This record gives sequence, structure tokens and C-alpha cells, in this order.
Amino acid sequence: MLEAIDLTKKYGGFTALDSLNLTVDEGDIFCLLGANGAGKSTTINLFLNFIEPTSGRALINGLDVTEHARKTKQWLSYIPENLQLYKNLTGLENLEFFCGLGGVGQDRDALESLLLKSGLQKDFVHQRVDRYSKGMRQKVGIALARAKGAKVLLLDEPTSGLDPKASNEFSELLLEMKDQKVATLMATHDLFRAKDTGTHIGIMKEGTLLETMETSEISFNDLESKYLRHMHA
Ligand SMILES: Nc1ncnc2c1ncn2[C@@H]1O[C@H](COP(=O)(O)OP(=O)(O)OP(=O)(O)O)[C@@H](O)[C@H]1O
Repeated sequence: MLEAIDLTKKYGGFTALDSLNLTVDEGDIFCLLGANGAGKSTTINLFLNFIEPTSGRALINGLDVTEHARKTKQWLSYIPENLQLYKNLTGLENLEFFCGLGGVGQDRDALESLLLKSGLQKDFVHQRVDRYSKGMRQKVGIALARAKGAKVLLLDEPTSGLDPKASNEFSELLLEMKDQKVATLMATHDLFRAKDTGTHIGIMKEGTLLETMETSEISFNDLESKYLRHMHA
């Protein structure tokens, strides 16, 4: 579903991402861990085709994102750390607006129901988003992914700054998307969330993916020790 083949990004003589090989299948939640500057956002930006690779390929459903930009964008939804919404519009109006931009034809009632299913409280659906917490804005992002029928979810530190309850609610939504066979790639600093929600974890350092593991095969304590060992090596 999502595949990086020897994916490399250089800025001049500096290598931000070095020959990344990675596969995220349907129903996988792959969490990328790593210190600041490890190359996590670079990886996500390459899949989004926001930046061009120096070499290698980023594929979505087998199609190269640089060669099939329009098609591959249709399959994915992206939720950054701070989802930008129009603050003068309500959550529902934002959802309608972004669906319209993406050519997604959904009626108002269906979109309202998606917002509610994504955990937004009924009282807030018709309120301007400048009154929303960060967690509520992230729920609008999930509702948009659902409205679009996204097969791939790219998340860049989506739970950073969320309180534990909001973070937990967000994880629940990811698990629902997983059950619908969505392939998720998430950059995060949250080891606990990665272990709790992810199916796979990759540890990155200085542009290199050092190790990948299945979360079911490692305890939280072992994950933490491994991570710290890599960071201090
Ligand atoms: N446009 C650019 N020009 C030069 N260097 C860049 C550019 N964009 C990113 N980098 C460098 O590439 C490296 C990887 O950055 P990246 O944003 O992918 O890290 P990250 O793992 O997402 O970090 P963080 O956890 O802080 O978000 C960093 O050293 C960064 O400074």
C-alpha cells in the first residue's frame, strides 16, 4: 500500500534521508520514532510529494507519487501536528469546504454524521473552529479522511500537545481506521502511543532507519531501552 524503495533526500551535501526501505500494508499503523532531525517529516513529505526525492521512489498502491501525483493524492489524507482550518467557519463548514476542494461529494447530513462518529461533540459541530481545542481539530481531520474514503493516512506528530484523554481518543480513531484496512504512517515522539496503537515501529536516526519491529513482539520497557540505546549510540 505504501512503499519506500531506497528513498533518499539530500540538501546539498547533507543527507536528510538515506536509502529508506519501508512497507506499510493495509491495516498497518507504522510509527516512526526518532529524535528531532531524524528524517521523519522528510519521509512523510516525500510520500505527500511536497518535496522531490534525490533518488529512490515513494509508492502508494504501487504508483510513484511523483509520476502519479493526482491519483496518489486522491488515496491519501494528511494530518499534521497543527491542522489548519478556517477559523471563521464551523467544523461542519470546514469539512464541506475541504470535501468540495477534493471533489468529494457528500451531503451535509452525511458529513455531520462523520464528525459525530469521529468523536466531535454535537454541540461543537455548528460552532466556529476558533473555539475548538487541538484535539477537536484533529477529529475534523479524521472526519475528512473518512469522507474522502482515504486508503492511506499520513500523520506528523498528530498527538503532540494533546492531553492524555484527547490522545487516547485519537488513537481509538486510528484503530477504527485500521479495521477499515487503512494504511497509516505516523511520525511521533510518543513511545507509549506507538506501542499502544502501532502495529509496527521504526526507529530512525540521522536519516537512517535503524530498526523496525512488530509492536506485538516487544514490551514497552524493551522498546524504551532499545530506543534510548540507539539514541545514545
Ligand atoms: N529544506 C531543508 N533544507 C535543508 N535541510 C533540511 C530541510 N528540511 C529539512 N532539513 C533537515 O533534514 C533533517 C531531517 O529533518 P526532518 O524534519 O525530517 O526531521 P524530523 O525527524 O521530522 O524531526 P522533528 O522530530 O524535529 O520533526 C534535519 O536535519 C533538517 O534540519
